[in-house]
This record gives sequence, C-alpha cells and structure tokens, in this order.
Amino acid sequence: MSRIPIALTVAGTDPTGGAGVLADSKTFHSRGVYGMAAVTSLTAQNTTGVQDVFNVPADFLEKQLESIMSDEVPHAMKSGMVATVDMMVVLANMVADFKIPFVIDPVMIATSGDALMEEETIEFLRSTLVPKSVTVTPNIHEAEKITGHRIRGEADIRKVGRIFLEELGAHSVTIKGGHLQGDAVDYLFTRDDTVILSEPRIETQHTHGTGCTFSAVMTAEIAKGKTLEESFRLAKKYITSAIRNSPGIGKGNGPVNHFSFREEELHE
Ligand SMILES: Nc1ncnc2c1ncn2[C@@H]1O[C@H](COP(=O)(O)OP(=O)(O)O)[C@@H](O)[C@H]1O
Ligand SMILES: Cc1ncc(COP(=O)(O)O)c(N)n1
Repeated sequence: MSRIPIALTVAGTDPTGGAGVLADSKTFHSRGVYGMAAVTSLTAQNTTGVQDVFNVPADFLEKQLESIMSDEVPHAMKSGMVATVDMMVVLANMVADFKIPFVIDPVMIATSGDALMEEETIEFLRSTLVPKSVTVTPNIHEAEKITGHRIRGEADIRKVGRIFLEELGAHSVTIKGGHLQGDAVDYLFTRDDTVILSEPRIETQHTHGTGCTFSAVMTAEIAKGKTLEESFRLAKKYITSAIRNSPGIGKGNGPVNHFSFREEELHE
C-alpha cells in the first residue's frame, strides 16, 4: 500500500517537455503526487510543430499497463494522446477492469495545428471511453468534433455540455474556453450542477501543453481524494499561473511553467 497518492498518465511524448507525459509528470510532481506513465506514441515535436509520430504497437501499450497494474494500482489516471483505435481498445479494457477514476483529455491536434488522433479513433472515444470517465476535458475544437455541434459562444457551450451528459453518457464534462475570444472561461457540467470559472486572458503565444497540464492537475487532485469541483478550481488557478509565468522556451508556442503555482503558494 503506497503512502503517497499515485496518478497515472497514458499519453504520448513531447521530447521538448512541454506537453504529453513529461508535462503530466512535472504537474503530478508539483502537486505532491507520485506519477506513473504508459507511453502511447513517441512524437518528434518541438514548440514550432510536430515533425513525426511513431505509434507504439497496441500490445506493447497493454504490456506497460500490465506491468503497472500487477505491481501497484494508481489512485487516478488520465489519458492524453491515444492515436489509434487499437490502443484505445486496450485502454478501455483496462479502465473497465480496474475502475480507477479516469480523466480523458481528448487530444486531437497540437497547439501548432498538427493532427494527433486518427479520425476513426474519435468515434470509439465518443461511444466507448467517454461514459467510463469521471470527466472529459475537451477544448472548443475537440468538443465540436465529439458532438458534431458548432460552438460560437456560451449558449452553444451549454448545449454541447448537455449533449455530453444526456446523449453520450458522460458523468461530467469540463469544456475549456481557451480558444474563444475574451476572458479564458471554462465550464464544468455535472448531472447536478454547472460551475463556470473565468480568468483574464493572458496575451502570450506560450500555451503549448496547457490542456495536458490542466487535466494532469485535475487527475492529481482526484488522486488525493478531492472532489471534481475542487479539482477543477485548483486546475484553473494552476494553469493561469503556469501560463502567466511561462519560461520562454523555444522558437514557437513555448511551454508553460509547471512549478510557478507551487512557488506562488509558498510565497503566500
Ligand atoms: N491565453 C490564455 N490566458 C489565460 N488562460 C488561458 C489562455 N489560453 C488557455 N487558457 C486556459 O488554459 C486551459 C487550457 O485551455 P485550452 O487552451 O482551451 O485547451 P487546449 O490546451 O486543450 O487547447 C484552460 O483553463 C483555458 O481557459
Ligand atoms: C504528445 C502530445 N500530447 C498532447 C499534445 C497536445 O498538447 P496541448 O496540451 O497543447 O493540447 C501534444 N502537443 N503532444
């Protein structure tokens, strides 16, 4: 029995460390949670874009998950880039077997605009994985793709929230409004409640890995036993600080600062 909360990420790599399992691992660590990672894809990418992708064979993803689960079962888990249906089947089976609180970050394209998920995988995600999660954290584009409904403003976000809950069987959905105009407004829709969190938009190009980082905070807090709403509120504070204090790495859309929120807390 571990003496520390454990969070697992099932996601791809970004060798420049801004997104994917490296971002998740830094985030878990900064929230005081022990991090584990099963890798789905190796990407050759940096802050300017994705140069190439190598998908891990699905049976090797299965072996990684068996290695983890036969030794120590994490308290919560998230998925990020899961590019192929075969890998998603492995993930869905594992989630069904272990019933660990599971956050889906439905990663489809990188901040640079490069595709990270095959089209047929989106259908499997919608029908099989979404109902198994405690929450799914799409950005505007991903929420549109999953529901087939165009989002122009808050009324559409509310409509799409209802589609996730009522038609797709989600327990909750966390829709991130980072790609809309104006303030950065995020929405948590559950069966009983709607929580809306708003922060002023930060003028920056350094938002690489914001979605990975945001969902990793939620997963870490859930691993500690926090409620969904508490985890959402903390993730919003953390990502705002992380974007505001971005370290200015790379020639393109640089990463956020995964440790700034912790420092701000210490200085309070
Ligand atoms: N320029 C910004 N200023 C403040 N918050 C932002 C900014 N861009 C994104 N966010 C926040 O970062 C988180 C990730 O959102 P988003 O960029 O929509 O997702 P993704 O990284 O998956 O595309 C959300 O909490 C969103 O509101
Ligand atoms: C391996 C990997 N996973 C995910 C993303 C998306 O990142 P974002 O958090 O900016 O949507 C990425 N660029 N690379």
